[in-house]
Amino acid sequence: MKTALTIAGSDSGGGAGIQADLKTFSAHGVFGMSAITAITAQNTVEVRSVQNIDLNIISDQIAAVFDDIEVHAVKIGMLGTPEIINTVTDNLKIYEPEHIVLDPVMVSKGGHHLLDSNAVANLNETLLPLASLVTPNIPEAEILSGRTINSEPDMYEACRSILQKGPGAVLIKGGHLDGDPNDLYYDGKEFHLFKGKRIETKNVHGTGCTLSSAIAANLAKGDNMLTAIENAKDYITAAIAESLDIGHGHGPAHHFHQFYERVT
Ligand SMILES: Nc1ncnc2c1ncn2[C@@H]1O[C@H](COP(=O)(O)OP(=O)(O)O)[C@@H](O)[C@H]1O
Ligand SMILES: Cc1ncc(COP(=O)(O)O)c(N)n1
Repeated sequence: MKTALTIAGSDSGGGAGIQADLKTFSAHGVFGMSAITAITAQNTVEVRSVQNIDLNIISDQIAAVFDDIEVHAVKIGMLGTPEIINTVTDNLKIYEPEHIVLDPVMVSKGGHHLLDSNAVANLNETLLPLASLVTPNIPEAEILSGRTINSEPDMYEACRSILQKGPGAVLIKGGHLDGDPNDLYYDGKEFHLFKGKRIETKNVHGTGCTLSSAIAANLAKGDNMLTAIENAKDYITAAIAESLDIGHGHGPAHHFHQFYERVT
């Protein structure tokens, strides 16, 4: 069986973070593992409080997994501080996993800052160069690239600028722009626009976590990068189309266990 490790924060409400990642791995027939970087007291409405995890425990979780189990892909989500970013970077340099999908989580849907503002430099300088793929949404891409993105053409220049920081490829997600949510991919050679159709719903909690985990799961299963993204885009579109009216705020995506054939 193929395996994937998520290095991310816990969302008590179950819609985003580690919980979304493990549900996504499971729905893809991939064995999910976790290294928890922070515990958030969160629901569909708000983030109430955050406890970052001790650096030694973060390091130990990653080492415990890699020292024992073959890891076919890694997904990275919430890393709250520069010190956590550096700890995760140091470990990834030791274990050198083949596929690293980095979702540079910065702000929750409700507007709570999940990344210290002084941590962006660390993200850019240490972790981005290790990523096979980085998947910012529009506000995150603006911060990483230092450019304003108001339209699809702006996404092309932001892709170029983020790629210069050293990741293998970048996928800027278009969900935060008006119109259909098209995601733009660039790997230094080619651009590829993954087209979407906007689904009218407020239930989009955890969609970025889900997309990046689905890409990691598909890479673990042997898809090449473009196929992994294409299949993940189909997965997130279905998960949003059938998203759940759970809670009073932004409800979660729906993870279909029947989506893929059983994998043994
Ligand atoms: N209303 C929507 N209908 C269909 N797809 C969407 C919708 N909102 C977001 N998406 C897609 O979901 C994924 C996550 O997008 P986005 O909301 O931009 O990121 P994040 O969750 O990180 O803020 C992307 O593939 C995006 O195109
Ligand atoms: C622990 C944690 N990690 C990530 C997100 C971002 O969620 P989204 O995918 O909705 O941008 C979140 N709200 N909480």
